[in-house]
Amino acid sequence: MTARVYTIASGKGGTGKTTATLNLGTALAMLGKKTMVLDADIGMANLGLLIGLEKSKITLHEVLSGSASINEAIYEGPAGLRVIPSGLSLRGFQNSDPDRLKEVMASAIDGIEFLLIDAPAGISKDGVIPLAVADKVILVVNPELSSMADALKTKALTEMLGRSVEGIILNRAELEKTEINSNKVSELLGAKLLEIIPEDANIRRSAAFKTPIVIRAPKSPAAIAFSRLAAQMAGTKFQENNSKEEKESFVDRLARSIFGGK
Ligand SMILES: Nc1ncnc2c1ncn2[C@@H]1O[C@H](COP(=O)(O)OP(=O)(O)OP(=O)(O)O)[C@@H](O)[C@H]1O
Repeated sequence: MTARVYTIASGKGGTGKTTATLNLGTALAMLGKKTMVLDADIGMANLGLLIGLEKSKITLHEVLSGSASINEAIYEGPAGLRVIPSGLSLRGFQNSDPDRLKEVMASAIDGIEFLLIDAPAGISKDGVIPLAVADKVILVVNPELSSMADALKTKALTEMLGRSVEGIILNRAELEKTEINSNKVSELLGAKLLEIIPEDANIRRSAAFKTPIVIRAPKSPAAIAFSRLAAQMAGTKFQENNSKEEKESFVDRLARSIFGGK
């Protein structure tokens, strides 16, 4: 079985790459897919923190610098998701080349169906490696001109590396100062709009509780959007009707408790 490798990139920082990587990874794991997430966001190391791995001593850094084996850097995350956290200083990664990361990945992904890589922001040598090892790149953008412009650069770099962009996740679609209409995103970036994730306070709350939103608030709009995209990636049918039915029956129950009757 060969893993499908998706690199989650952006261009501009803070667009929601880590949030998307963790939630898509968790949602795929919840669908029964053997999934691993790898944090290649050098220096930030946020992915591990989002699931409470702050004390993890062995990270991708130690693996790439040769002081630990890959198996020592794999941690169990939510829903059986496998997580390789990044270190705070990844000199080993910066001195590495795509083939070295590929080698490390190859030994880690035996039996894995999906590998999602959280890429660093910006166009730098650190950012090139995660793009170069991907089968497909997913761009996470916000509805702002600066985010679109930086994503365009990342898309160009991806294509220069001979890789291709699978599509776009438009995150925080209702930011107050929305500069870009969501209908325009696909046209502007020349790639398919995969999913629109709304601004959702549950995302920050989930981060505080160190539990991905797809587990902590599965019926929230952002969690539904992540789960729908994961189902699409996994080639399974998204059970949207179920969540609607549950929502409706809750409303019915509430109405009954207030007004009585049926
Ligand atoms: N849809 C959303 N609604 C509300 N808050 C969000 C949403 N998406 C992300 N956030 C918040 O925005 C912040 C940045 O998100 P995240 O860390 O996922 O971005 P990033 O692209 O990985 O950042 P960096 O470039 O620093 O690695 C976090 O505090 C996160 O909780």
